[in-house]
Amino acid sequence: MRKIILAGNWKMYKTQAEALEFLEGFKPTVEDAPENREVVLCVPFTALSALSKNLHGSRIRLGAQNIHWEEVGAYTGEISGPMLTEIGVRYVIIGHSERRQYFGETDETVNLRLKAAQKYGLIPILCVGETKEQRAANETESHILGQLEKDLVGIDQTKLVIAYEPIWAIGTGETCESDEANRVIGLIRSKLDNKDVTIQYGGSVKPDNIDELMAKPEIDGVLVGGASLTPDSWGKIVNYRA
Ligand SMILES: O=C[C@H](O)COP(=O)(O)O
Repeated sequence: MRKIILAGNWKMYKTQAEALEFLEGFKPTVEDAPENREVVLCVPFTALSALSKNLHGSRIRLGAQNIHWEEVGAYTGEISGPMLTEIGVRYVIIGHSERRQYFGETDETVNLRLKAAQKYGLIPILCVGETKEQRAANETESHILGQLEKDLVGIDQTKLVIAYEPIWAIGTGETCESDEANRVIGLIRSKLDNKDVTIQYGGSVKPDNIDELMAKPEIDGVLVGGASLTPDSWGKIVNYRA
């Protein structure tokens, strides 16, 4: 049975105080959402601890935006699995296109980070997706399947979430057509050993396109950037019409 997971990715937005203010506004809204929807907030490292302490009794799950593969060591600027699990983090985004584009993340390091997440009991949300140029050159399928082939070596597919995020749709307001997102996600699923992996769509998801996206049979959830930053829009997204 595939799980519905709606995850917000705050990227490098919100101080700790702003995160707590958001929580106050969002908490009542999330409790109205149907119980079969997992609601996750992937927030900056600095906000994780404060949110965790204020989530008692809430169904909101916490996620981080990266993890290093070593448990400890001289890796300035990195964070380890035990540091995240100790404060109640359950999910971690790995291989986001912004990490791949700006911070030199490769399929090899993505694979190491995925293994570390699973080793420490975190559920990784693996991001894959094509650029505008790759889509124009009809390389969408080969690019995504190439990423998956390398990223998933040795990964337990029963403890995994995948997010299909066409890079050209991220933060641009240009959403991938729901039929096309459904098609690509179906293709991804067809290549997996475990057909029950939750596969999300990400890229300019908003309150006004969430119903259409979630009505598609292959789409099991969304990974949302900008529209997860206010309790109002994120509340509308997690309460989408089934
Ligand atoms: O991780 C989230 C994605 O990058 C989507 O961002 P966006 O919803 O702002 O387009």
